[in-house]
Amino acid sequence: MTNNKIILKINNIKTSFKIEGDFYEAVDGVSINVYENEVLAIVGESGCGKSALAYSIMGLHERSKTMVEGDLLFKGRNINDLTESSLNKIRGKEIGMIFQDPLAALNPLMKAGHQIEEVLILHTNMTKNQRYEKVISLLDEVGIPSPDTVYQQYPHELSGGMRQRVIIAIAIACAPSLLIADEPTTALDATIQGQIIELLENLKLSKDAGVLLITHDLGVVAEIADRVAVMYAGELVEIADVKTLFKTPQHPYTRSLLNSVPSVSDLQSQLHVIQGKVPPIQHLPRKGCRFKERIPWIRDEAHESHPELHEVARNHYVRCTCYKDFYFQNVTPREEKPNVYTSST
Ligand SMILES: Nc1ncnc2c1ncn2[C@@H]1O[C@H](COP(=O)(O)OP(=O)(O)OP(=O)(O)O)[C@@H](O)[C@H]1O
Repeated sequence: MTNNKIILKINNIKTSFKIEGDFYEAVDGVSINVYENEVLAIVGESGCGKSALAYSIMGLHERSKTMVEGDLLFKGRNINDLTESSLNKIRGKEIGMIFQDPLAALNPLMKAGHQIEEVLILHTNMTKNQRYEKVISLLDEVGIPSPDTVYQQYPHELSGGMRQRVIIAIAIACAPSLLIADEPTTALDATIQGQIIELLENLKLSKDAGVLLITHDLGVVAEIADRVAVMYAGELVEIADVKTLFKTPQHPYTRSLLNSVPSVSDLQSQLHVIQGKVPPIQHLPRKGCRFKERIPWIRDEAHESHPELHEVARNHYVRCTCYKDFYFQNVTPREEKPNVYTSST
């Protein structure tokens, strides 16, 4: 992946929300690249900062109550210091967005076809006829069986899956280089989820775009992600390619997440539950390991020093000082000096 072109370089992003007069970081120094032709998944429990990060990239936080520090280098240009109007020229054109709730993301008073056409009006010089043809071909591309009919329908006349396809058509209308999908299947029922995942997978292959997929669904990750970044309490705690992460997770949090996924072959055994929950941002431990409260066996030093992300195997980064002590007794620990993670990775 590192030979591919970087589409988005997320560099030390800190997103803080104002609560009762003070700012608290929900995203705390996240650095990672999204490459072209890859799906990078960001996973983690509810409240760990995934959406706060996605919204920071898209510039969608309410500016008066949110501070986003750090660089967001989109094709080399920092989009974190752009004005709203400059961002509007990029959003929808070069960066496509897919949200969790397609009904909330669509205008209830506008026909589906017109909502897709709006993006073309905003970002292209197409004629009316060209736009119509393009909308029909987009509806076709996202697997809508009768595009002419759906063009004329309002969101409430469409099923959840159809609405999400319309959202995807809007997101890909201008062939963006970056697609950000924030929980794109969460609001859909299981069969439709599968179809939407398949659609996202095929889009990636045909467009050479980088995809940033925010999800807590590890099944979706296993299916379509190339790399996975695990987030906990505002920080990235593990990054690896998808096979490595599922086969040899190192951070205790990643292991817990993976253990809490039900397996069909193991229906009799009790599901693993991660004890406790992600603390609210006002109460996040800012000293030592942030996961320490939720693991009984942690070393004393983890309470003091803040663990850095370091490379435990090629392109596999972990933010933990004591991951070697537990679980994987049969894995040979690496004794080389660890490489500290930088966003150029
Ligand atoms: N606008 C806001 N004002 C104050 N706190 C916020 C705001 N948005 C999010 N937070 C807090 O920031 C933290 C991270 O929230 P975020 O929505 O990014 O989590 P998430 O990982 O995306 O969770 P989920 O999967 O439930 O969407 C949470 O503690 C949340 O309560």
